[in-house]
Amino acid sequence: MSAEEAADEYGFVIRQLVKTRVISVSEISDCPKFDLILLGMGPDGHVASLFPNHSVLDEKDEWVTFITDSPKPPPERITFTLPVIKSASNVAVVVTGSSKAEAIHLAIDDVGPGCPSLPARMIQPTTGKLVWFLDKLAASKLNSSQSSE
Ligand SMILES: O=C(O)[C@H](O)[C@@H](O)[C@H](O)[C@H](O)COP(=O)(O)O
Repeated sequence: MSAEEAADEYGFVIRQLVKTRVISVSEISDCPKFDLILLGMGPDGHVASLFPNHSVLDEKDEWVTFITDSPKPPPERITFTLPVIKSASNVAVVVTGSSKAEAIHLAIDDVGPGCPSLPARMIQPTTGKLVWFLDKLAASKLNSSQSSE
């Protein structure tokens, strides 16, 4: 099965679950409104299979989409799109290790207009809640002590 077929199939399943009201719908975005989306983050700041500077970040119509040119193997992947992640009631991101510290700084700190396109920075839920779970190394480049242990 190709990545495109897999994304179509998964998108169909999600639509069925929305139709049968197993998953509710966001009144704002018309996207499925998951209770919780749990994410990791790569050292490049990617979340799900939403990679920095990739056109997949602009996908506004589909709930599930695919890429065939991931910079990190495997090249073919399916992913929830940004509007779906932003529509969740809760988004939790679990990040550990020093290799992620710079991306965490760029994703969370007030870094000015320099890095707004980092995927990990773009997942702020529209009405829901975003919680970062970081270990000390991942949090080591944060500007201020806005974290709780
Ligand atoms: O896209 C991938 O290929 C990765 O599997 C990736 O998305 C992973 O979730 C993060 O890199 C965080 O992974 P860790 O939390 O295990 O470091």
